[in-house]
Amino acid sequence: MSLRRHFENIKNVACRILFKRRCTLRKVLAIVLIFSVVSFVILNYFFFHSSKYTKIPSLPPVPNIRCRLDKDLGLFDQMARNHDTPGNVRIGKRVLVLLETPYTKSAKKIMAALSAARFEYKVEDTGGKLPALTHFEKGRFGVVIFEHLQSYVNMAYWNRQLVDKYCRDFDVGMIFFVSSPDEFGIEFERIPDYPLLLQYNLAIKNYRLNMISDVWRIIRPGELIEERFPDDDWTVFHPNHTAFEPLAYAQIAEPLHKNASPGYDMVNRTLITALLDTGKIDGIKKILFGNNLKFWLHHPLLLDSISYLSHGKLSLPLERYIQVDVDDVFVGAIGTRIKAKDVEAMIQTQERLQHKVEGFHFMLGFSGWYFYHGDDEENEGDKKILEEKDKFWWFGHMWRHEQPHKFDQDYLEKSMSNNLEFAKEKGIAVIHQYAVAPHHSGVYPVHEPLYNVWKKTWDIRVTSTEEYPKLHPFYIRRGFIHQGIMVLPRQTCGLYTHTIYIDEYPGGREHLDDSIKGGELFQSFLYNPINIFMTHQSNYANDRLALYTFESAIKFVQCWTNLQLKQVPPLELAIKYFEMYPEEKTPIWKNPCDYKRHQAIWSANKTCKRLPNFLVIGPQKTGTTALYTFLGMHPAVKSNYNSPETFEEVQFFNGNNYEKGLDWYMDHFPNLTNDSTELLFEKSATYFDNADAPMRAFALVPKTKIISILVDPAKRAYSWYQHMRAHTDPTALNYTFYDILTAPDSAPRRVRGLRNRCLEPGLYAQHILHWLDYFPAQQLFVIDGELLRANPVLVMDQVQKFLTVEPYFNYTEHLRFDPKKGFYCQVLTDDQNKCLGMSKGRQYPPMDIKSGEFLKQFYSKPNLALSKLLTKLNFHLPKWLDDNVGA
Ligand SMILES: Nc1ncnc2c1ncn2[C@@H]1O[C@H](COP(=O)(O)OS(=O)(=O)O)[C@@H](OP(=O)(O)O)[C@H]1O
Repeated sequence: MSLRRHFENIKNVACRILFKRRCTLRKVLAIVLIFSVVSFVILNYFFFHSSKYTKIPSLPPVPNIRCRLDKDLGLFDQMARNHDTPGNVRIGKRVLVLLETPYTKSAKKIMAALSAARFEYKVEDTGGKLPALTHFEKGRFGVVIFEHLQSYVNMAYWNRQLVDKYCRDFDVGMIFFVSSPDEFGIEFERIPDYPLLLQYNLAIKNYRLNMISDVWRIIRPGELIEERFPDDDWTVFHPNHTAFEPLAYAQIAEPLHKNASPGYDMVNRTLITALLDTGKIDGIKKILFGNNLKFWLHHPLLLDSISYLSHGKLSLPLERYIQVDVDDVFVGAIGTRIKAKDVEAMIQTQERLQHKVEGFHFMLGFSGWYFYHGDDEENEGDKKILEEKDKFWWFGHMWRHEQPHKFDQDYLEKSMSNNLEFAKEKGIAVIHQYAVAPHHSGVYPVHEPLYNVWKKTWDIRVTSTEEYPKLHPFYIRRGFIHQGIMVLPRQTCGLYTHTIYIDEYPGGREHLDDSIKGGELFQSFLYNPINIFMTHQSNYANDRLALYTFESAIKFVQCWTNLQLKQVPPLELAIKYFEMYPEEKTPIWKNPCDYKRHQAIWSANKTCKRLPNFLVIGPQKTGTTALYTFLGMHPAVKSNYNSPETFEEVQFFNGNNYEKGLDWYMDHFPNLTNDSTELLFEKSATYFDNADAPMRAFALVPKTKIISILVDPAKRAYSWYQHMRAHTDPTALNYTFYDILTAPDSAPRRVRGLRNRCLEPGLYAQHILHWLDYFPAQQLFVIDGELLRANPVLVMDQVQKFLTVEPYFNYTEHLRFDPKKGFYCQVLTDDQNKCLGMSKGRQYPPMDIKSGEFLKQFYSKPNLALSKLLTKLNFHLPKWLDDNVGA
């Protein structure tokens, strides 16, 4: 067969397959062309989309942090100062912040910095009324911060006198940020009656700190910032008194605009950019900053200034505990996994870091199922990491990297047991008490099976997440304890699974470097005494960005600060955390459906409808059970299920039940379909006067309506006393009502306890205001309890209107006065009623006259406050209140 015939044959076969008939040479050429284009596209796709083939591996970046102090080690080293002043300093651990408005960027930065340091602070407007500065001869504030020096200078005379006197009397210092005016025309300004000249709107370079100052505690001076600063808005200080000590200097740089002040003659002159007034001028120590907190070094400077000026009362510890989690070991697509040489690099870096961070170990979280799932080189990496396993600390992840919230307890148990078996087989010594969940799933919002299985399988005591209470910036993430498992806040260091090449870092390499050199990562070290950072195994492959990031960050922190970096095992770390922040132990439960990120990692099959649309909050003995019963009669209203301990009340927001968690609470409600228009509610009369209940209720159900019932507080107090007698409470049985009411603070604890339960809920205005601190007034409805008793039909109509519940339910047909009980009851048949039990509407003797008079006196002011509040809220004044206030 000739070559031509052969070609003809191939052509014919191809044509028959493609076109089901014979074809021409032109068609053949078209086929070849299409084939070539398709092959080119496919090859191209594989070439560019597989990192394995695309990248000619670049050299990993080197963590070169230039630090002059390294060279001259010891030469400039100062011991970190302890600012505690011996003797009796009578000041509180609170900061007073005086602002022009809380909405400016610089004001927000001050508040964020104080929150990050977890200092309690009070913000006031410089033009307004000052808060009480003292309390029982003790100063309430340890330091006063002014957002602008100018607003202090322009403060109303009396206010300024008051703050000055306070600072002098209690030896409290002031901090000022001195901003340059927006207009370029003003170059100099003299502070009236103060030997200081300010020079504005300068560009600076070569910034350095005074080597010797008593202010330095966290700051380690001696380093130089050679760069020119980006904004030409610096203020420099020209002091004219020996009371001043410079804290920082900089050289004047060439201005960006030719006609801007100060002109070229000033360039290269070294001037003062931060200043301490030692108090010799007017008896008040002051620290002035020539710019605001947008400059990173002003953050440690601020912390040191606060510590110095508050005599160490507001001082962060110098120890910083760090933990670097390497999640997803063995997990990951080919091309993103670590190889043997990456493992070696990890070990070398770890060894270097162990000289800088006491006890440092990378914490490796593994999913055993993925072991040996890479290419040959990556599988060698898996082997290598096992060979070197004892050099690292290990913790458990999920066997197949599953998101726990998608699975039930049995599945989770199997998965975790598999991972545990894998660890045993490979000889990995897992740190049993610590684990993390992939994608934070199931940690918060809580998936109860995850907590159960963690405890059961691995005896987990500690975990970490960045999702609580929301994905907040690093400085306001918090921890909590649930089911005995301590959940610590987790920080990200700016590296994610896909950030594996420095040249492809989002926002460019500078972005990562900025974070390391004073930006977010540095600030995280600075403000958080405990930092758990999250990284992934892919961050240690390819460019090994995580090694670069942490070594650079740690070098930078040690170049600029006296912070002592350490690592301890997770259990020890968690115990330390909650010793430091005991107030964080109890979690805040939020509705996962209010936040997309949380809904995505919440237990599967949960409905968002299983939470109350309204709450009856009490107080006790005002007719709450009657209201609960009447509401339950409505066809479109559903109450909570009874609790075995607290009967019709759930008592979630006020006590220990809160710690049982959201699932526990939701299980008390019927499971409504998503399109149901029925309203769910619960009544717990204990909520009304509880300090935590409003905040907790608002966190979980911010749109819920709130119903409260008020009766004469004197009657309420007596009803509670009788309630306790009926429950054979020995204190109520052994003491008269009058003895209880008038018991002094020195009385036995149980007597004081009963006194308080009788009297305190009746301070109605104070408690309602506490609810209004959280809930808007339109969500609140106040029922007159006497009217509920006398005319429940009228009250139930008002309630239906407030709740906008449909259909309208005609209570006239369903409630009837029962002469035997002396109250309205539910109509069962023509001659049968269903009344509340013996414990509601009890028979007891009338209140004695002495007690009545005592209570009249005791409640006279609170009742007046209530009548003002109800008037302001547009509620009808109950007759008993009118009578009380008028009398
Ligand atoms: N319809 C009806 N039936 C029975 N009782 C009624 C009714 N309406 C209002 N009241 C008044 O409710 C008082 C009990 O209040 P609470 O249910 O809030 O008490 S508790 O806190 O739940 O124990 C109860 O207080 P005492 O009379 O001291 O027992 C009653 O005065």
